[in-house]
Amino acid sequence: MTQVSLARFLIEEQRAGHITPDLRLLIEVVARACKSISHAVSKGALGGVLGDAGTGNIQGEAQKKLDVLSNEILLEANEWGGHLAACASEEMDHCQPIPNVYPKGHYLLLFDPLDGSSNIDVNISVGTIFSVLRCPDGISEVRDEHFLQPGRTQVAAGYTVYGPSTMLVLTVGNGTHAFTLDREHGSFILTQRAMRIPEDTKEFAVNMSNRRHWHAPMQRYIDELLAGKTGPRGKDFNMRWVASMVADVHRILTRGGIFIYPRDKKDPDKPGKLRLMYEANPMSFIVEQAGGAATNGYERILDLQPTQLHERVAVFLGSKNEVEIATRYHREAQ
Ligand SMILES: O=P(O)(O)OC[C@H]1O[C@](O)(COP(=O)(O)O)[C@@H](O)[C@@H]1O
Ligand SMILES: [Mg+2]
Ligand SMILES: [Mg+2]
Repeated sequence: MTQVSLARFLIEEQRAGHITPDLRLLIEVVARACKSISHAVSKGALGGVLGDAGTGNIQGEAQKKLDVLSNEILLEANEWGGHLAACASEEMDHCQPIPNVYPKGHYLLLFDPLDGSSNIDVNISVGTIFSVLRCPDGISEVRDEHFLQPGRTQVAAGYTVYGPSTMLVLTVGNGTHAFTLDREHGSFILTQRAMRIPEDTKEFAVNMSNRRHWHAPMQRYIDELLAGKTGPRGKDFNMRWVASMVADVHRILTRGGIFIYPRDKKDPDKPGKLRLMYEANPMSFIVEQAGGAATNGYERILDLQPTQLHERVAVFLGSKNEVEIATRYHREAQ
């Protein structure tokens, strides 16, 4: 069987009219940057890349050396691409317009350069998440506000998981597809076309240590899962929590499940931990394209109107029927 590389897959998507030539090039540049990050991650202690950078990001989180390095790799790779107007990153205060490019690019790129970075020092899977929006027409200089578009307007989204193998999972709005990095030849090869998330599941992913801080509908939902066969759900559930969103979502895309990071009372001012623009929107697009669902407990994530670049949001995503039940409990309690 002939192998389909990412390059060939993207050319076919372009021929089918699903993406423009510029978007194809943009995705190829991001994939190339992810290969470099994969290389840096896999060197581990030998590459001198583990540990803290000694700096913090705009969200008050301590940055790891690999957070900073991955951000630089993505910025550098995209800097001279004529297809991009500006980048925004979880690790940067404001968006960064792409310099000296004429005519200005048509797209905006957002990324979480290294997701799950608290796992890097213990050699557990981490990843990169990205999202592509159209740059609004008729603007001379891109500013943060131009990125504030609902997730449903994304033209592409993807993530790379740096695990036992490096995989890129991508959607351009025509299904969700998985590619595995062939390290010897240096190319991503299509290994699963049209991923489908089972509608029902017996597996959930949540940080249980926050249980005492949860609101009532979230407590109710998880208590019922924990009650198993003898409870109202009538079946046993298993729990998995990698604490790298990419790895948890990848498992759900592969065999189903529900991933939850709810709003809680620990930090009542924050509407959740995860970032709408860099984590929730791209992952929701990917999950919906695989037949799953994603809400903030009340509304579809892709319909939320962002108000800030670094906005946080509650996340319930994965197997459709399970997300519906959790969302119903929240709506009923409203
Ligand atoms: O530390 P917790 O509460 O388990 O949170 C884990 C979550 O935080 C994150 O690590 C946040 O992402 P970053 O590493 O990009 O900040 C998610 O990947 C993960 O799902
Ligand atoms: Mg993250
Ligand atoms: Mg990150």
